[in-house]
Amino acid sequence: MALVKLQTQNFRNLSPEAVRFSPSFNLLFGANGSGKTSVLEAIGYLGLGRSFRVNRHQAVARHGEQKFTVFGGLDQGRLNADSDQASEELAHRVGLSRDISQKETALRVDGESVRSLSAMARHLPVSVIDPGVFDVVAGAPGKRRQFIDWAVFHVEPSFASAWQQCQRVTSQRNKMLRNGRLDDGLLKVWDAQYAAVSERLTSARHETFTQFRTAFDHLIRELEVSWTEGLKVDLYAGWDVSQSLADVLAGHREQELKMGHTLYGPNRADVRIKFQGRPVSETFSRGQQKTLVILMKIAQGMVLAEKGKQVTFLLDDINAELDDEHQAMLAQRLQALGCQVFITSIQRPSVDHLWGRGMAPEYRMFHVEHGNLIEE
Ligand SMILES: Nc1ncnc2c1ncn2[C@@H]1O[C@H](COP(=O)(O)OP(=O)(O)OP(=O)(O)O)[C@@H](O)[C@H]1O
Repeated sequence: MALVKLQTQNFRNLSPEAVRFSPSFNLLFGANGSGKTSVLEAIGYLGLGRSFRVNRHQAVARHGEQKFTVFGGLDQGRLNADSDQASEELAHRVGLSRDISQKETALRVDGESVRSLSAMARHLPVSVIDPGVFDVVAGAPGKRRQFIDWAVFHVEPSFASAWQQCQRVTSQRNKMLRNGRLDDGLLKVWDAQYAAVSERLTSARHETFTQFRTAFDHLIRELEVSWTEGLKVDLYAGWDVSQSLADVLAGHREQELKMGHTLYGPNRADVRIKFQGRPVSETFSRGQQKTLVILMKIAQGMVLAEKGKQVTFLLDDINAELDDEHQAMLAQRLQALGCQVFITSIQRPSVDHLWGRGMAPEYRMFHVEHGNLIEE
């Protein structure tokens, strides 16, 4: 799917006018504070159900307003369409609105209310590349779990419910461990449930991760980026998988009771990214770290593409940290992937410079001014 139409109401400084986008590349440029990131943020809402830059919904509602709305029109996208041109016919309509005084976000797909975010989010896999990407290499393990789980969610339909079940069982188990005095029989019952759902979740993660790593290795071999030689990316399941999780839990009962929470399992998983045995955050430059994460995200895009799913990349401020050569390399890889891409920059970007003279893919260019998108 590709997002070919966007309309917002009371979303930051954005104008309520509907905008048509290309299912291929969309280049947005404009001065600081013009609203470029807000456009990406609104699109991100449709794929993630939240802002990728702030934790509170209040921040995005226009100052003085109680409620904001984001509406998106999706078409089949480039992977499944014969033509690059957006047709007037939309394949799906997705919408989200939030009254900031309420706890619930209202979600709609094709005119019907839906309760679960995954029912909406699975239509639009969005991958954000903004200053937060450094978290994937330098942040806490949770950031890397989010990274891999995003792909698993889009590849394996049963993952979302297994993940939710695992969170519920873990929290029950943590309550019991915190309690100290416990009924050993009852803990064994919870452990059996926890081990079963954890193994299920971990095997889905492992399967997607294996596909991801194959795509990633292929990508870096093809690009011949010298500084990636010696790079190793591995998935740590959250326990030593040479043993079953049930055995690991039984063997560490005392330790878990002492700590008062679960120490082994999928909530401890991590994607370990090492360069010659050391964390890349200690070795790679900022530009190399950012390029690395973008390549990892492109590799995820390749995995989804194999399942017939097209990713919408939101690349905020392409100039930050990336030199001309890396910008061009990434723009060309994104083109080869056949995905939809939104790129923002302060200056009007040069398409010749990104793709080479006469080599630019189909694109639309917008000048963003005071929350309005003016197509050039
Ligand atoms: N809740 C809000 N209501 C109204 N306006 C807002 C709200 N939140 C932010 N703004 C304003 O909306 C504008 C949008 O900012 P945005 O971050 O999208 O700009 P940008 O074009 O990405 O800028 P930069 O190049 O500096 O990153 C800013 O001028 C900001 O002050």
